Amino acid sequence: MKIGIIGEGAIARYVCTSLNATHAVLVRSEPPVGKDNDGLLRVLHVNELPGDVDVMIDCAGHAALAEHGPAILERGIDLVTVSLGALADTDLYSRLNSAAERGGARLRLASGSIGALDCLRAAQVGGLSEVTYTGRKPPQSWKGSPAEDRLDLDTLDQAATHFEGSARQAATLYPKNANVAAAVALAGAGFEATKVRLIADPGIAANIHEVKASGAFGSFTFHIEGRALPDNPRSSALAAMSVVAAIERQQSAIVI
Ligand SMILES: NC(=O)C1=CN([C@@H]2O[C@H](COP(=O)(O)OP(=O)(O)OC[C@H]3O[C@@H](n4cnc5c(N)ncnc54)[C@H](OP(=O)(O)O)[C@@H]3O)[C@@H](O)[C@H]2O)C=CC1
Ligand SMILES: O=C([O-])CC(=O)C(=O)O
Repeated sequence: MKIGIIGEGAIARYVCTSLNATHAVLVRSEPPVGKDNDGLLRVLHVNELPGDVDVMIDCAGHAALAEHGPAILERGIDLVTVSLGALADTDLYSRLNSAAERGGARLRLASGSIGALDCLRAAQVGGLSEVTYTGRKPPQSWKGSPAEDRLDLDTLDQAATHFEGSARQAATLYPKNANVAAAVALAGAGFEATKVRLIADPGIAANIHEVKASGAFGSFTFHIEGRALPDNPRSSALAAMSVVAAIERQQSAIVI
């Protein structure tokens, strides 16, 4: 399988190393001299990707998915993304959907830093009455987000909530931190009905995600303490692992 990847950040580097099969990289600026001698083809536009790329992986965030996603799908290339929060934008959602239909390709949403999406998706068939997602990270992991306007992240000495609202609001306001809220919404009760709470907590070292759901199926609680990637405290290592798993799934005859 010939794999292309968007971005060269923390998740992309983990994925490239694990798959050891990257063919081309879609970057947003020319690489500095000396960084382009590793055998990888780097291109700036989708139309420069080689014709034999089977699948593209987006590990570059909302703007990159919006910029390149429709053209990739329209070219008939499947796309795996971790930028699920970008789908809170209804216009982008429908552009991606129609590009995939026109190109005969699929947009595959990696499970990212969260789990229990299979359970939510199945429970949604019978009807969900309540879904809440709570994201708790150390203060430094909220740097660069609206949490900075509400809290003094450098001196915080106890856990503090900096956002409460819908999954659509969370995914839009926190593009680098609330993709998991979008994942929960897309698998379950939708962007409006999924309630989200985001907390900065100086007492923890992990990225902690919790989902509580109830409905016709019964109820469940999912709790994960995710280790961050060494290169980016905002992003859990599981997000990168989930991309590798999505590619492995794409290659399997028996799929789970
Ligand atoms: N679903 C989930 O559970 C999770 C999703 N995420 C999402 O994944 C994204 C990436 O995470 P991470 O790897 O840790 O972030 P990093 O900041 O380490 O890397 C982001 C990379 O994307 C590149 N990039 C940004 N915009 C574009 C663009 N328009 N075209 C091409 N490349 C672009 C950056 O390039 P440059 O070097 O030029 O800046 C950089 O290489 C996050 O922003 C977040 O949205 C993250 C964690 C969990
Ligand atoms: O990696 C995480 O822990 C969650 C995250 O950043 C996101 O959902 O965007």
